[in-house]
Amino acid sequence: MSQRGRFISLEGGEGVGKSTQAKRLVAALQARGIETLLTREPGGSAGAEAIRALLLQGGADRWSAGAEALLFAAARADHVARTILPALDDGRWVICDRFLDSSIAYQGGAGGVGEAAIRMLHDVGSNGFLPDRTLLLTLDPAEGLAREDTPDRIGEKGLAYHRAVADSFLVLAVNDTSRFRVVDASGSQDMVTDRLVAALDDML
Ligand SMILES: Nc1ncnc2c1ncn2[C@@H]1O[C@H](COP(=O)(O)OP(=O)(O)O)[C@@H](O)[C@H]1O
Ligand SMILES: Cc1cn([C@H]2C[C@H](O)[C@@H](COP(=O)(O)OP(=O)(O)O)O2)c(=O)[nH]c1=O
Repeated sequence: MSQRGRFISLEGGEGVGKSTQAKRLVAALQARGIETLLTREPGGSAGAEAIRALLLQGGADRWSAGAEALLFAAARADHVARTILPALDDGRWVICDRFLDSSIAYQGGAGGVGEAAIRMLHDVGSNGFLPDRTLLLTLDPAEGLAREDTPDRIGEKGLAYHRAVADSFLVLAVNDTSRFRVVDASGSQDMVTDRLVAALDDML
């Protein structure tokens, strides 16, 4: 039987370069002979992609923060059970563009639902399943938002909301240095990829 793969999440605010770097990380791992699956949240399985459309379309106030938190947790439960765990069991690594910490930072912190409630929903939906490593990309929120040409429903929530999100992410990282690595997202794409690979060095 193959060895279980590693589960790595990429986190950070809007436009910090998560999607760009997730693809680059997969290429860097494949170049080292590591079979890697790229996935993202909300989404990554058929059920979760259906929930994604509910979450990201419509007006900024379509859902309350609590309803949003429930929908994200439901999407994540499906994604973990149907996509992430099977890949890890097959020995593949999984790079996930956003995961639980996005719910803690957006709905829990900036949205006011609270971290404990988000973790409780994650316990119910996904048995509290956590990444082996979380790479937090940091960039001034104004710079990140300016990089995005078409913000989605949540991206449109305003700078104060996104500053609160960035603060929540940093608190999470400072409180769990065994799982998190904080990575500067400024500079060229190559520079950021090098920093991310260095932050996985001990696992390679
Ligand atoms: N290091 C970088 N410097 C400048 N622009 C970047 C950098 N990395 C990504 N971008 C651009 O910024 C925008 C947002 O990047 P993206 O990877 O979609 O971020 P996220 O997934 O975090 O929202 C894209 O247009 C992308 O090409
Ligand atoms: C996974 C997740 C995403 N989100 C938000 C963050 C983004 O605004 C949006 C995801 O859209 P996405 O297309 O991933 O945006 P970005 O490219 O900016 O990362 O959903 C939450 O609010 N909570 C969550 O748990």
